[in-house]
Amino acid sequence: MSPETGFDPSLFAGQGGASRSLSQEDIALTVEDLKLFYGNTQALHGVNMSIPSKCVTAFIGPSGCGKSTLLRCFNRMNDLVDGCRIEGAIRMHGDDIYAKGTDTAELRRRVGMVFQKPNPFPKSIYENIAYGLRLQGVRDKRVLDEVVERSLKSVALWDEVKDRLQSNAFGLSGGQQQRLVIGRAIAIEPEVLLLDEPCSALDPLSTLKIEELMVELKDQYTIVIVTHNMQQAARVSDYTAYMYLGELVEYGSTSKLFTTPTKKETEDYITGRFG
Ligand SMILES: Nc1ncnc2c1ncn2[C@@H]1O[C@H](COP(=O)(O)OP(=O)(O)OP(=O)(O)O)[C@@H](O)[C@H]1O
Repeated sequence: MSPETGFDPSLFAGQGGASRSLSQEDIALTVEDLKLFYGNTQALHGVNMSIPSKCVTAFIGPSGCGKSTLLRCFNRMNDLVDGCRIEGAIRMHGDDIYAKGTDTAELRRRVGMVFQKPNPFPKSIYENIAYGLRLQGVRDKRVLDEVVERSLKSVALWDEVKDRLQSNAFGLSGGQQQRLVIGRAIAIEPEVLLLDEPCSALDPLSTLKIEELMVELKDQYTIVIVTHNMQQAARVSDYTAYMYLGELVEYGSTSKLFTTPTKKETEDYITGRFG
């Protein structure tokens, strides 16, 4: 056990340990002095951070601290909120995604998102996965079949549904629906996957499956997850960001943040003394 926080360092054995450093990572997204306003209310106060490629990065912090707001900035979902305004920049491979002329549909293809509550379309399991490709104009049944099978295998759902691909997705359990929705997101081969509390509506077994999935998918995708569950952040993420009142308080390797945090505020939060 870490004397400071009570988190067991062996929990992080598979994540490269405390020595893991952002300076050694390939960076997928860079956040530069990001400020966000909902009308007159400022929700993000000059956030600076780098999101490493092909890692899991977790955002933690008390309710209302801006985790989901920051997550939604990465695919410009906040553009859909009336009165929302942004200052600063987010760069994806050097290009500011908020620059004039950015194709937001293309951005959202490259940066997929999964929400708290599974939201399959009222269509068959097959059509849920094929949906994005059909939108892109793919008609070749062989290609669609291949992508459906590959995506469902990637989310460990193929064996459970291969005999009922034409059944309505609403017939799946909550955990299966969430894996289906993740499969739908990866079918169009995004670079980044944003997960906003993806397990909060799921039972412990389904949660475990999604956590295992994240660890597998990070070989291919950059994953950013918002979670209220600190044990979950500790289990699945390589890097953790602790936020409070719209500020990034501390950010670094998950093992370091959970065993020897630098800031007292972080320690108070992860030891349950606050929040
Ligand atoms: N659409 C919106 N319009 C106005 N204010 C908003 C909107 N969405 C979020 N906020 C405010 O912005 C702040 C940050 O909210 P946000 O949802 O990002 O926090 P969070 O850390 O994700 O919270 P939670 O853990 O409860 O989901 C809060 O004060 C919230 O009330």
